[in-house]
Amino acid sequence: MIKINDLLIPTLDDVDFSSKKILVRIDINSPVDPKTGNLLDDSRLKAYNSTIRELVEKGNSVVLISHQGRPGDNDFISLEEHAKILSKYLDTDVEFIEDVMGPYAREKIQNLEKGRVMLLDNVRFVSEELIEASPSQHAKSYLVRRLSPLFDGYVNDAFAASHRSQASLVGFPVVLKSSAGRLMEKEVSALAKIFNPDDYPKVFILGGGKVLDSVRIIENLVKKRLADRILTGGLIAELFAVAKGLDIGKDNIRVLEKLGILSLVPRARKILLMGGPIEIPVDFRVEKEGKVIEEPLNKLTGVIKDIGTTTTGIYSSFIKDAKVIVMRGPMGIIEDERFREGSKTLLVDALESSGYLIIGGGHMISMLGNVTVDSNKVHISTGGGALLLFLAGEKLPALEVLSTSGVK
Ligand SMILES: Nc1ncnc2c1ncn2[C@@H]1O[C@H](COP(=O)(O)OP(=O)(O)O)[C@@H](O)[C@H]1O
Ligand SMILES: O=C(OP(=O)(O)O)[C@H](O)COP(=O)(O)O
Repeated sequence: MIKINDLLIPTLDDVDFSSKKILVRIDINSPVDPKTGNLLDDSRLKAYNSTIRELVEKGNSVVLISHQGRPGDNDFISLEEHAKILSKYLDTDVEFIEDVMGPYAREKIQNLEKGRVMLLDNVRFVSEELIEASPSQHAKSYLVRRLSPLFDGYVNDAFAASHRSQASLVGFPVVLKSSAGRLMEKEVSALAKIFNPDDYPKVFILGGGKVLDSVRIIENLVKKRLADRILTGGLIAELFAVAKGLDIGKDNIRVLEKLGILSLVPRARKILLMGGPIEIPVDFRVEKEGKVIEEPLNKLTGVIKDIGTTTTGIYSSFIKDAKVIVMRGPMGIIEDERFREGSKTLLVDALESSGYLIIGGGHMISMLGNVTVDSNKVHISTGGGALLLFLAGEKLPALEVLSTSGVK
């Protein structure tokens, strides 16, 4: 068992999963190249080897389930390519099933032999998966009712999605003997150890496009006074610039409006009024009439795509003095080579600083590439939003339900 705050979470040491059929929730949600639809990074796909290999070596048949992207986004794709990459890293065939809970998938699961591994298709193809609901409600979902009778147990290794109270993450432990996987165990144990709320100064570098998640994270950090500075980039920076009453230009306002982000301005304003230590960029890298230029805030005429060089210089000075640096979400649209500079510069500064770096998020860890890091100074988490909410002391639904699943 692992004890996290007041939770006791069963691990693979606490359940007898051998010669059984096990459903394993992983999070292989990865950055996708909008032009080709191919995965831009496979860091998350190599993270589950130890859990899958351990289950296979114990003679289990292993069925993997994961999501990719969100409906309507260009990274909302099938998991066929993911299965090929998993096969490469596991050095065993991971059979891709182009179904999630239909008769074809159920038949393939029933006939899966001992020691074999298969990957179901994107679980977010099932509408129920996108509903945030309680474990008991999700236990009654078609997904859980159709799949759980085919399994002897459930393992949740998807730390990066553990902040989502969605069917594949919280429904199965209600009805199946369950445990955390080895990655989940490693992530929560390591983070609980390395993150000391008393370390000072703690600098958070928050970017990316998941603005609602980030506002929730920042509200927690500010309420608990866990951050000494919060350096913003990506769409989060644009939200706080608007919240400060600054003019980001009509094109950028239109982008925020289209994404429904303007509705978050009152919450961002409240964070500022609470004295949130929010820093926003003073300049941006923008695209205008097909050209890439830099423009100062309040004189923006182009579409924001990255933070500017003056901003990276200012942010770097804060990073240099930090004892702990937490990075999640890129500063710019890193899928486009032209807008990676801001994230790259801050990442190098953070790696070279004397502070301890915790970096997470599907897109942000893709910026690391093959850089070797000093594990005494850097913790690379597979989680992004989940990482930050965990550090901010928030309850993660998928962890909570594991602690109550008991060892059936
Ligand atoms: N200024 C921006 N405008 C629009 N999208 C942005 C901007 N900056 C970053 N993004 C987008 O943010 C996304 C990554 O955000 P997010 O998923 O929150 O990060 P992570 O995966 O690291 O947790 C990328 O797809 C990137 O294109
Ligand atoms: O990529 C993820 O989170 P992240 O963007 O915070 O890294 C997780 O897979 C959760 O994905 P979601 O934010 O679409 O639920």
